Amino acid sequence: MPDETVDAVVVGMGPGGEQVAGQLAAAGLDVLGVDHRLLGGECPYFACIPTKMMLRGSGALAEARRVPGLAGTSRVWPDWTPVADRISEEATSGWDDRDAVLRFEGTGGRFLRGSGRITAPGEVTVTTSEGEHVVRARRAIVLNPGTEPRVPPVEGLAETPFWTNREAVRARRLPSSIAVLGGGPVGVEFAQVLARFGTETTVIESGPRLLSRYEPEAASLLTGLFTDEGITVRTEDPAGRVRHDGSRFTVELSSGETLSVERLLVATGRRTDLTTLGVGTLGIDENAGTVEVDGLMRAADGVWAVGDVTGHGAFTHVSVYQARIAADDILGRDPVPADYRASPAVVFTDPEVAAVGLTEAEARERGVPVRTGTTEIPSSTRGWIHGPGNAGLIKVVVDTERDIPVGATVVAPSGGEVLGALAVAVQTQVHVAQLRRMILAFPTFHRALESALDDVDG
Ligand SMILES: Cc1cc2nc3c(=O)[nH]c(=O)nc-3n(C[C@H](O)[C@H](O)[C@H](O)COP(=O)(O)OP(=O)(O)OC[C@H]3O[C@@H](n4cnc5c(N)ncnc54)[C@H](O)[C@@H]3O)c2cc1C
Ligand SMILES: NC(=O)c1ccc[n+]([C@@H]2O[C@H](COP(=O)([O-])OP(=O)(O)OC[C@H]3O[C@@H](n4cnc5c(N)ncnc54)[C@H](O)[C@@H]3O)[C@@H](O)[C@H]2O)c1
Repeated sequence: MPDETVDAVVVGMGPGGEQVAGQLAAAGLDVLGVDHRLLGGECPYFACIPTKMMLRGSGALAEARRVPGLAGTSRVWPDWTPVADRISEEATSGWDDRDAVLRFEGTGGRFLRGSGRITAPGEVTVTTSEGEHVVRARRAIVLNPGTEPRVPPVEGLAETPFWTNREAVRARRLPSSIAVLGGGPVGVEFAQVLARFGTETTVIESGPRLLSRYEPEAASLLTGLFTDEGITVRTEDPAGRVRHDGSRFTVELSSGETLSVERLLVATGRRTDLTTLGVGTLGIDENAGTVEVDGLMRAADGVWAVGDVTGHGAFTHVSVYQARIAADDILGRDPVPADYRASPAVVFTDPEVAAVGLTEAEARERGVPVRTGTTEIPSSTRGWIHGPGNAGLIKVVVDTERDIPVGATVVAPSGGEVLGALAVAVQTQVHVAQLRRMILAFPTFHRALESALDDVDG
């Protein structure tokens, strides 16, 4: 016998879970939201928000260092305290989700702190500090479990006190030196922050380049800038063994070189654990890395899944987008199936690395007849005016048969904002001829798009 019956149970209250649960509750459904950690998930407490506060701080330092030659003289004494204070006080309220719980309850939902597991079709068992609570869902079970940091099987690593993003965002004091394992978005964002605050930083990437999912031109530009800032970037030289002697880490690289650092940050991707969710009960493969969903986020009869676990891009905006579709479907409100053609991604380094749609390589793999156009930001009027800190590029990937952009990358100051126009163009399939006829404000960064489009013919 269940302990209670509700309309919907949401297991995992990350950005997507919170969205779908809030929407269902606001529509009058009896909704139980379940999370064993903090209501809001990774993004507000351990990921997007705190790291962007860090990058705001490191960006301010970089701008202050650019004053000579532009506006006088400057000398900068970095201090981590305001960043750590903003994260603990403004962003996370001391990693306390009381306000988020109240906000959710304000929509009419109820929150239960515990670990949810599907134990039968339409049934979730929640393990709380007080024991097991069995809930039947009349209408929907929504899964939004997110991901955990993936720790690679490097000899000795598991026995050391390494950091993941979860420890790094809580740091009150920065180390004098750090090795960052992994050169994806997490690794490069943290690396730039730490280096700009004075930490001697080495990025160890097992693959051939940083930001492997982005255009190689973007990755190579960022690598050059990192090197100029004093960050050591080691590619294709993974860690073979890690030790900790009580105060320092020793990282032995495959090349035979050894690093001695005060801290080690593991940023080597994310993992899901479907076995603990009990999805096998529904015939879903528990050993798969993702829960497969259709365009309406349906994973099985009466079960929806949203967010990172679906494998459509580990981004808050994707999770929330999917959650809105799932909520519409559950409420019978004519949902429009998901369309990821113009799903954007922004790495918030300085300059920002922003991308939408397909990279050139992805387009070619799909057999799209492709031409590309590229322009350098410093050669645009705005880039030239901007001066120091103007490194960047715009690359567009055009389907020549349909004469539409199918992808674009912007590396620029505020590159994520510049990307907005290109995301609209990719989504709505604006013809290149029409894009060329646009009046782009002078002198903006996005006006450099004209030169990128001119280059498509070149
Ligand atoms: C360092 C870092 C920086 C990032 N920066 C950005 C950024 O700038 N922009 C961006 O768009 N994305 C960013 N991301 C990605 C972003 O954090 C995720 O895509 C986002 O949190 C959405 O995840 P989600 O909705 O799948 O769930 P999550 O946020 O992962 O939340 C899932 C929740 O489910 C809970 N849970 C799991 N299993 C159970 C269970 N069985 N029972 C109960 N509860 C459970 C967890 O405790 C967690 O609270 C970043 C990620 C990292 C690591
Ligand atoms: N600004 C943003 O939107 C933002 C920021 C951070 C993270 N995220 C999201 O979070 C997800 C996770 O990011 P991530 O950077 O942790 O993962 P990732 O999978 O994107 O990158 C991990 C990197 O680590 C490397 N790697 C793997 N094993 C290694 C090893 N043993 N030694 C050295 N390098 C190794 C991989 O080659 C890869 O380049 C991303 O997919 C992204 O969507 C988004």
